[in-house]
Amino acid sequence: MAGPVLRGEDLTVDRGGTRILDAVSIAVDSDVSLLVRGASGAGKTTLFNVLGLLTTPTSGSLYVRGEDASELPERKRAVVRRDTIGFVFQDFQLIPDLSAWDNAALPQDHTGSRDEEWLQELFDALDIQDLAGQYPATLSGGEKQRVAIARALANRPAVVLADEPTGQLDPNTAERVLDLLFEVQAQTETALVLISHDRGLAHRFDETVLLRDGRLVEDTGEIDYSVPE
Ligand SMILES: Nc1ncnc2c1ncn2[C@@H]1O[C@H](COP(=O)(O)OP(=O)(O)OP(=O)(O)O)[C@@H](O)[C@H]1O
Repeated sequence: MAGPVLRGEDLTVDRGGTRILDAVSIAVDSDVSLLVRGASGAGKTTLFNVLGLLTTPTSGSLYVRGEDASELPERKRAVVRRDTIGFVFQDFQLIPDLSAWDNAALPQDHTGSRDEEWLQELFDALDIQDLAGQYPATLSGGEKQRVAIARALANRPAVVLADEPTGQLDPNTAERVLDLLFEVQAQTETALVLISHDRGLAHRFDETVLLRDGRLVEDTGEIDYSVPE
């Protein structure tokens, strides 16, 4: 694919008189894995919401596969979101009364047709094939996040946005979930943008950027400004 899947230009978000995101320009190329790291309060979730078309920036432009999505009405934004972006959240956000399979199929249901073969491939790749019929309450955190990753990839998005996807998992489970996320990302040739405060993840990504006080600054990897958890 020519050009970046997502490109933000001077993305700025003001809330309650405070500048939360300050002229952030960022490009996400197809197939690339990008870590956006930053301390608590740096604006990571705000940037995630803007890149995911969940929040409209106060100013600046967002291009999705070269098309300006900044001014689209909500209905059209929802379609671009559904067809282009897969989401993974720290708290999984699975629907309790749907099975793992039906949770993962939700984005497909929104398009009106299911691709069960693709879902099966994802469940196999994520090693959750035996959990398809189970409900979220019966799954461990790592299992829930793998179902959420399957859901994120259900519509073969151009990019997966993940906000602290391992934040609720113990270190071993977190490592396994990340391994699987990278594996399916490579298999499906999807760009991945992962947002985290965790400096230790940087070596796993093609690119890393650092968000500090709402601004993107050069990530030398050396400055330890992060707030201990
Ligand atoms: N609606 C709002 N009104 C006022 N301030 C806000 C609003 N939303 C976010 N903020 C502030 O903007 C800053 C950035 O918030 P954001 O949630 O993007 O940070 P973050 O880097 O994701 O932090 P964390 O890692 O703690 O989740 C924070 O100081 C937050 O309190």
